[in-house]
Amino acid sequence: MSEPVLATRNLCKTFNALVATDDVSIDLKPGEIHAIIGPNGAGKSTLIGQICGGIKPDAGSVHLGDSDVTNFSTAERAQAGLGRTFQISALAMEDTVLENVLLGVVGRSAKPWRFWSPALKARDLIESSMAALERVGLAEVCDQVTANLSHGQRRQLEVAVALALTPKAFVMDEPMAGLGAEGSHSMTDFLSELRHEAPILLVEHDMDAVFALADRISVLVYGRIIASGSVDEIKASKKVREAYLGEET
Ligand SMILES: Nc1ncnc2c1ncn2[C@@H]1O[C@H](COP(=O)(O)OP(=O)(O)OP(=O)(O)O)[C@@H](O)[C@H]1O
Repeated sequence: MSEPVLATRNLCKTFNALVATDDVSIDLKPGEIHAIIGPNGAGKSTLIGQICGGIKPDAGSVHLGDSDVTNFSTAERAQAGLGRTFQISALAMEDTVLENVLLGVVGRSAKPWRFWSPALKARDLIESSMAALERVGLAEVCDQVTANLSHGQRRQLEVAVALALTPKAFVMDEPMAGLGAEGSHSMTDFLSELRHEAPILLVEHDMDAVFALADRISVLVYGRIIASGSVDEIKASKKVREAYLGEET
C-alpha cells in the first residue's frame, strides 16, 4: 500500500456548541481523486480550512508527506506543496491573467524578493507560469485583465495558479461551481488527467462530476465521516442514501 501524500488524523473542530469536524481521519493517496461530499453545513469547508491552514483544529493533525504541517501557516503549507483552489475566487480581478499566476507563485516564497532579483529566476518564473496557463488553455489571454474573463476561465485560472506551484497534492473546493455543462465537462477531463501528476482532494456538489472522477468518496454528515468507499459502494450504501443522496431522489 502506498503512503498517503496528504492525511488528516482525528481532526476536531467546534464552534461554540456546534461540532463542525468530528474526529475526521482521511487519506489522499498518489494518483487518486478522493472526493468529500455531504449536505450543506456538513463541515466540508471547515475541514478544508483545517487542511489548508485557515482554521486551527481543536485537536488532531494534518500531514503532507512525512511532514506534520498542523502548525504551519497557509503560506508555509503552500510552500510545502499543498495546491489549493477556492470555492469563492481568490483572484486579483484588476491584475492580468499572467500576473495572477506570478503572484500565486511569488506569494509562496517566504522571501519573495529572492525570486525577482536575478533576471534568470524571473524568466524561469514567467516561463513556468506561462506553461501552467498553456495547460489550462489560457495562454492566449495571458495579457488580459482578469475581470474580463468568463466565470469558466476564472476557474481555469485558479487551477493554473495552483498548478504553477507544482504541488504534491491539490485541494479543490468546488471547481465545477458555476460552470455550464460544457465547462464542467472540460474541467472533468482536465482533472482526470491531473490526478496522475498530483492527487486531488475534491470537495464538489456536482454529483455527475464526482461520480465520473472519484476513485474514492468519503461522505461527511454533521462533521463526521459516515462512509468511505468507491463510487459503486457509496451509491449502493443505504446509510449514505438515507443521510444524503436520498434527499435528492
Ligand atoms: N466561523 C464559524 N463560526 C460558527 N459556526 C461556523 C463557522 N464556520 C462554520 N460554522 C458552522 O459549522 C458547520 C459546518 O459548516 P461548513 O461551512 O464547514 O459546511 P459545508 O459542508 O462546507 O457547507 P456548504 O456545503 O454549505 O458549503 C455549519 O453548521 C456552519 O454553520
